[in-house]
Amino acid sequence: MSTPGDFKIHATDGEARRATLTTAHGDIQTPIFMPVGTQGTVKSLTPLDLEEMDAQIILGNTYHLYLRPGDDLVARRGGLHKFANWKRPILTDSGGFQVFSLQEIRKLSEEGVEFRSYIDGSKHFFSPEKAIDIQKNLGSDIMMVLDECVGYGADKDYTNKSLEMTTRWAKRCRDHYPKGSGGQIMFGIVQGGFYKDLREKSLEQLREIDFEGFAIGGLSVGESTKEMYDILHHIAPKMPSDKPRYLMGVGTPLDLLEGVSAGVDMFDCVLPSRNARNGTLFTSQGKINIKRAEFAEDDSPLDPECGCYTCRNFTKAYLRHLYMAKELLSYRLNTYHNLYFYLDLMKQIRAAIENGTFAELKAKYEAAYAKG
Ligand SMILES: COC(=O)c1ccc(CCNc2nc3cc4nc(N)[nH]c(=O)c4cc3[nH]2)cc1
Ligand SMILES: [Zn+2]
Repeated sequence: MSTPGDFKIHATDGEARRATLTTAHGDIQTPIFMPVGTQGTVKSLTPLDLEEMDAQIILGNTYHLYLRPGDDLVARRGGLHKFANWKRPILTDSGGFQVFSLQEIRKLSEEGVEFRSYIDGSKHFFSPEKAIDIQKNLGSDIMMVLDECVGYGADKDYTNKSLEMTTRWAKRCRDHYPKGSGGQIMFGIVQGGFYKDLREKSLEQLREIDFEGFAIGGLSVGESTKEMYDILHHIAPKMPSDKPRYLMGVGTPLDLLEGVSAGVDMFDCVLPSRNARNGTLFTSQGKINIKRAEFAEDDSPLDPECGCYTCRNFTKAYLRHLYMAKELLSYRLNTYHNLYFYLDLMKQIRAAIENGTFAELKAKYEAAYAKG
């Protein structure tokens, strides 16, 4: 009988790992990409769409669901799985990043963070314990600790003080929901900004706490790709090798390949779903923007190598028309394709690690996406 948090590595190819993570709502095959469902829905898609494209886990946001409809309301409806009719695993982010990135007005103290609702301006307060209570109410399979994600360019002294508070908060989160006290597992979040010694310090402090997994936070905050990869390759291989490593908020197709090559197992990003809504579509030949006039009478599929519903049934000309007409179906068909593309890329990555051809796969996509 496997237990939530069990993490079994089946194969490696360099630092890349092919593993299985057990959760209370089923096993997850890693490396994995998690479609973002901020308000309990992956915008414009149904759970059936997501199951069809083999999405194994989706991400929800504590901050948004607490403010609306309320984590207590969701709990009374049986939890987020029942409420949204999503039977597979859910990971919830703790709200730390959302408060810091979405709010101007907020007050940060040792106790937690005070902020105002983006919906009605009412005042709210998240302590580490409160952030965990909300995720308990939502019933997510993987809970994230409340942390401070320092902004790009934060100085070393502030970054150091912040990571030490984030460690104290992480301890409070774990003490508030001890390991094994329920089916939900908890990940710590490594901070430390763009200072390699502070990244190591954050990791050393967090590995003392018994988390089922560890995330890399504080990246994808406006830094250059080079700066992100530099920190990524420095810290990921140092993270506990017997536990899942989750890179938060990342990224492009090339970022996913780079992250896997550094030993990362889990990713989430709004990029594929948000870009779909503005017409930027990912294909095996690189990125295209469907609104370009060149596609107006192009009867070819979006991506000849893609097996998704959109590519099998519609032409670029029709997809461009839907986009220009601001038709709702544009959101749905574009999002379906972009997420299918991301999930299929992860499927190819898992297979490549199993048969030792990961480097070749990475080179193929680097060539196709070289023009950025
Ligand atoms: C079209 O694409 C877009 O609009 C778009 C927007 C934002 C991101 C970046 C998202 N980056 C990011 N998400 C993050 C979420 C995080 N959560 C916690 N708890 N702690 C962190 O330290 C943290 C860092 C992140 N960095 C990427 C893409
Ligand atoms: Zn497609």
